[in-house]
Amino acid sequence: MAKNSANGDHQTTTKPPPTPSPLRFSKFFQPNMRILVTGGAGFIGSHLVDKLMENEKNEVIVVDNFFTGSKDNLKKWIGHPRFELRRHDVTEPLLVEVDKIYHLACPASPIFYKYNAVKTIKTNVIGTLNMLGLAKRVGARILLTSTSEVYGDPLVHPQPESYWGNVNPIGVRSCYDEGKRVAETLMFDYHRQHGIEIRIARIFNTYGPRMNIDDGRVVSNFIAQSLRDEPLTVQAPGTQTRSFCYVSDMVDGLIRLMEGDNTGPINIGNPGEFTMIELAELVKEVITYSQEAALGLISPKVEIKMVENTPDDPRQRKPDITKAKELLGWEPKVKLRDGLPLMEEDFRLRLGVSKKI
Ligand SMILES: NC(=O)c1ccc[n+]([C@@H]2O[C@H](COP(=O)([O-])OP(=O)(O)OC[C@H]3O[C@@H](n4cnc5c(N)ncnc54)[C@H](O)[C@@H]3O)[C@@H](O)[C@H]2O)c1
Ligand SMILES: O=C(O)[C@H]1O[C@H](OP(=O)(O)OP(=O)(O)OC[C@H]2O[C@@H](n3ccc(=O)[nH]c3=O)[C@H](O)[C@@H]2O)[C@H](O)[C@@H](O)[C@@H]1O
Repeated sequence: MAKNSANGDHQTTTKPPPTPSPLRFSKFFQPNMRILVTGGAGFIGSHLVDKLMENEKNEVIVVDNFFTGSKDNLKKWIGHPRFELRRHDVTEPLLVEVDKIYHLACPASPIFYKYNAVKTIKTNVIGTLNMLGLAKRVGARILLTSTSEVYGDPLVHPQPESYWGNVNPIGVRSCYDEGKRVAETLMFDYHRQHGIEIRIARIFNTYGPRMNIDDGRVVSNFIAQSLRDEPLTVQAPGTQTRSFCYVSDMVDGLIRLMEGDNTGPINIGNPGEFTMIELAELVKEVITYSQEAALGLISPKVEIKMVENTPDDPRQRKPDITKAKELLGWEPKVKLRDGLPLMEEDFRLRLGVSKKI
């Protein structure tokens, strides 16, 4: 079992950072903070945009190719003078003048990232190279949303940032987990070689309103199935574990990381660990049946159905968040039991399932 050395000693820069735009130092013109969010039409990205837009000094530019994201997630900002939305694929170069870059663009659900594996790895490698090139040209700070999947099927539990992982380089998930590992490498190479200010968040399973209904991830699947009175599909063996973080906690952690002094990588996730069977039981308990089922007009089938799993599914996952606590003063506030019902209203509206009585 390999617990490898900490990665702090890789952080020495050899060059000073590029100079930020001259506008930053102008005596006559005080520009807003211009913030680019790639993948900002997606689940986490759109919640991040909502939070950034609360600050009147922020101008937010979203670029997204709408592969898994949607304009609907940003509809309240379209037309706002401090907001701009562009259809753009990060595998193509981008020329914009910005001060900070939150680089989220990448399909995140296994169903979607495996759908076009070559495109997923291009997004992770070429997309991250393009965003680093942009950061270098304009002197912007850049934050990458990496993933707990860089730890693969971990042999160390819980996972600290110093663990180098146990990843299959040729499996069906590799386009995503190896892609993110290369993206992290590129971030550190640009940091050391060009003095770019980088931040890396290793995000653990995040859930909340606006997840795609047919996204395929476990929390959205179980809630949608429950509201449709369908069986909850637990993939065998069901004893595999995950640790689920509510999206508002995640956004808070990402902003603290961007605004703080540490490059990371830093785990951001909720250490509460659940088996998939426990998650299904909890969803059954806290999500109410449809009105029809509650009235006894149809019989609810919210039972647990064991189905086949997919290859290389990690057996256990739980973040060690010591670094996030110490360096960012961050820890999650929302417990899974409290977070699940917060998705219910949003899923009911989008599924057209009547309200609970
Ligand atoms: N949600 C999680 O549990 C989780 C966990 C770990 C890491 N992450 C990371 O966080 C980020 C956001 O995840 P999410 O859950 O919001 O997923 P999401 O699929 O909802 O959002 C991803 C967004 O990126 C866009 N996108 C994909 N490829 C693109 C490309 N080539 N060019 C431009 N836009 C592109 C999509 O259209 C979408 O709007 C991703 O980088 C993901 O890897 C998420
Ligand atoms: O947090 C992370 O780092 C990564 O976690 C997830 O990947 P995964 O944990 O496999 O997410 P799910 O697809 O939600 O699966 C979680 C578990 O639920 C199980 N599952 C999934 C769907 C379902 O209907 N039933 C079910 O039991 C899967 O077998 C798996 O064990 C995300 O999808 C990635 O984007 C993210 O990078």
